[in-house]
Amino acid sequence: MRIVGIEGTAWAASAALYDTETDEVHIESDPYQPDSGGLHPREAAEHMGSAIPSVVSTILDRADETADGPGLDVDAVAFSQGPGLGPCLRIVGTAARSLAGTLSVPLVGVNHMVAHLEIGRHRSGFDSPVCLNASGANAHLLGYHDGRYRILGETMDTGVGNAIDKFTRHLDWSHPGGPKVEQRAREGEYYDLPYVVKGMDFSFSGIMSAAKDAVDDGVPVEDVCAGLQETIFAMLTEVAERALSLTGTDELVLGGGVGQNDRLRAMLASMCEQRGADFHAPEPRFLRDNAGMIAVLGAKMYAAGDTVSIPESAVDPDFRPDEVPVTWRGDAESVVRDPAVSGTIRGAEATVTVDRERVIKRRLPKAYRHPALDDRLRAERTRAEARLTSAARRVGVPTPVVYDVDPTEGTLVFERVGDADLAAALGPDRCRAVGRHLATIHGAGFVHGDPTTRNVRVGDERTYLIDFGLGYYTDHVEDYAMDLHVFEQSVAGTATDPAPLLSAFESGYEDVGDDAVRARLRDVEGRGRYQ
Ligand SMILES: C[C@@H](O)[C@H](NC(=O)OP(=O)(O)OC[C@H]1O[C@@H](n2cnc3c(N)ncnc32)[C@H](O)[C@@H]1O)C(=O)O
Ligand SMILES: Nc1ncnc2c1ncn2[C@@H]1O[C@H](COP(=O)(O)OP(=O)(O)OP(=O)(O)O)[C@@H](O)[C@H]1O
Ligand SMILES: [Fe+2]
Repeated sequence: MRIVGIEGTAWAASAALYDTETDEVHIESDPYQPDSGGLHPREAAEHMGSAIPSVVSTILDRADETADGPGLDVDAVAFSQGPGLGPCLRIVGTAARSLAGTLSVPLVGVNHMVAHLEIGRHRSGFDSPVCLNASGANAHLLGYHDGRYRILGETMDTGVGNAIDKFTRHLDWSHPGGPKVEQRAREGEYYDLPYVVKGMDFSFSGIMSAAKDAVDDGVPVEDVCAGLQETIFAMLTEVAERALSLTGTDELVLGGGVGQNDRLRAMLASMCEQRGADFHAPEPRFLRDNAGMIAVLGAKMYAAGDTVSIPESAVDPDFRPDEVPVTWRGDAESVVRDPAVSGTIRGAEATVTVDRERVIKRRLPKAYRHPALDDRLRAERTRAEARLTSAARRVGVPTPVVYDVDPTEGTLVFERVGDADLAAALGPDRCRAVGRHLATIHGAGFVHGDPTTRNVRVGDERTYLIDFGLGYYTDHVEDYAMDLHVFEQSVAGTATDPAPLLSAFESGYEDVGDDAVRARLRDVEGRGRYQ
């Protein structure tokens, strides 16, 4: 089978020919390079208008030269249906419809973000990996479960590449900024910047303002670049590890243009090596926006009969990857695995040794993190965990007794609680209890910071909260809402029928907590993330 792919969501006017027999992907791209500033949607669309026809024509010549028999020997035309810049998408959509019409072949509408992840799965041969998409306009973790890609974690503000590009615009560097920051960082010394991870979500706005301020205050720009990369990529690596730990899988793939960064790839490889997981990063030509990934996913969709009629083929600038019905994978496949049960549990952050009555938790150094950042995070989190585990007990939320704490070594000793993680024993009553517990600690002025189903222990009559290492005192409704969001995302990402669990959880929160928090939660969920 041979598929033509067309990509043009933002900057890359690209066409490709994919042959399923040989697995060969031929890509022809023409990038749009703004004269100054960032991407201008109108200029980008003008670029697409002239560049798409020419890259498509080059690919059709190639199809002609390599055709088996008469005609172009093309079975379908796949195109990026979204997300992306509306004016660009519309040009690509029109080009794809007209090409499919001319060739009299079906049209396949591909979600660009799912293509970024499927190319990694395809090239690696992994079954059901977690995928970290690190692109310009996005940054999220995806895992397949029950017919859809679930978002396990994502940026709460801008995409990772856009965050870096905004920093370089402040320095008047030309677009794109990512490669320039990578180069300057090589000459710099690590500089401390804010680190923001909430469960498997993260945000870049605080770190970006701090980085700009640092440059304005005279900190050498190469040091800020080094600090920026160390911090942002450590955050992405940490959330990727959290997703591996939550799902129990041991396969990670990388997607997106920022994935071309050597330091990010090295950190992810090191994290996976340290925890015994397999890691795959596709070649750079498949990481940055390209039509090859559109053609490869297009072929899988076409083989599954997943084509679109012309009236259904409208583009969608906000097309989320979790909206895509995944027709090309089996319903029984899943990213969720049963975690190995043994005396020592490897969480995302720590190694936990459980005996009959006690649990010893060790935050061992992470080889992927800069030592200064690693020391700081391990000590801060160990201290916060001891303090907030006890503070929660004092306000009546079941938590383990803290027997001992050593922040320098990153070690804690706890009472052993519960018989299972909530992840392995989900039920509405337990979710309701978690809702009440979170409302109670919020009432006491602090957040948990990472309330996933793996950080709740259940057993006898009680539901315990554990792992307060990311918690902190705050009176912001937004921070409380994020706790709810993290819990709901961990349920929605792994449960087959999340709706009754989520409504029980929210009704538990409502029993004790403030209504403004649930209202803000809706706001957090509805926020457009593609900036
Ligand atoms: C929706 C779609 O249009 C969008 N595409 C996109 O963002 O292009 P992509 O090729 O995946 O990523 C471009 C980003 O990748 C960054 N980038 C490129 N090389 C880099 C490097 N060596 N280090 C860090 N960032 C790099 C650029 O600075 C830019 O922000 C997306 O996938 O989110
Ligand atoms: N006090 C405890 N009693 C019983 N089991 C525990 C206790 N503390 C931890 N565990 C077990 O160890 C696992 C990992 O612990 P914890 O969540 O504290 O580590 P972590 O590395 O921070 O994990 P993650 O970051 O992935 O949530 C828990 O999911 C739970 O199964
Ligand atoms: Fe992209």
